[in-house]
Amino acid sequence: MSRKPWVGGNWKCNGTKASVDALIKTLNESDVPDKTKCDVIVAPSHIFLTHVLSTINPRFVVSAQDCNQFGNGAYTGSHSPQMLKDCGITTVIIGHSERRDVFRETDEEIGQKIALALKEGFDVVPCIGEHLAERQAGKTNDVLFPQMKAIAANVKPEEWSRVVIAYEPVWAIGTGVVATPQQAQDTQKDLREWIAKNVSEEVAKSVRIVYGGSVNGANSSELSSQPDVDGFLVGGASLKPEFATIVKNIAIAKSQ
Ligand SMILES: O=C(CO)COP(=O)(O)O
Repeated sequence: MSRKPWVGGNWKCNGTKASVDALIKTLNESDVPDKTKCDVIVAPSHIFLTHVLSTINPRFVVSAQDCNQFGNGAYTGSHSPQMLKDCGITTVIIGHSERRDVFRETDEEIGQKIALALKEGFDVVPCIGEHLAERQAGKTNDVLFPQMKAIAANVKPEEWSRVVIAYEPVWAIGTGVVATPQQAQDTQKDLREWIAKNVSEEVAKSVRIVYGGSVNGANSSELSSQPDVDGFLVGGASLKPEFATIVKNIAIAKSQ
């Protein structure tokens, strides 16, 4: 089964009104392949979401970086899936390692967010990843599989088509130390096998698993050639014109 490539630009907590406008202009003028060849999402900070949505070419999907697990109500400072939906947002990244490590989000909370966002009709991008010491100790799958279990427990069979799994080793995020193509491939193959055993063969074949962590225009080409790498979740390079190169590289690799 061929899986349509998927590339996300996670802008994290970056940008000014002026820099966001400049980035939108760059993306609108870029020659990224069309929607039939690659899904491309951009995830600005919540405060810029509606502005980006109203000014970016609809070829790009606009995503939130997080949502709450409660819905509307007395939850100061948070954003419910319902209000994101009302603002026209259709996709949400959940459980990024920065949410896990800096904001101390647990697997349980991440699972609750996934369940609510899916219930509200969102496409969701749950993130998983191991720390350096865990990889060095040979414990990568011991970390990733429980993270996957907490995600899978909150996805109904018919909802899997709205899930993209982002594998982002924490040691590769923002460090310039990208996983080797073999490391990304081996880990994502293991994840797909876990899904085959614990969800279904069908979901394992169809679900997109993307890699994140120091992806750039130069290294995205070889990573794209790995069979279990269906795309990327990009941080730093998504704020630069080379984001379009990354999209082009995966679209070309997967069209062959
Ligand atoms: O965390 C990431 C995307 O969500 C990756 O960030 P970098 O591409 O800056 O390493």
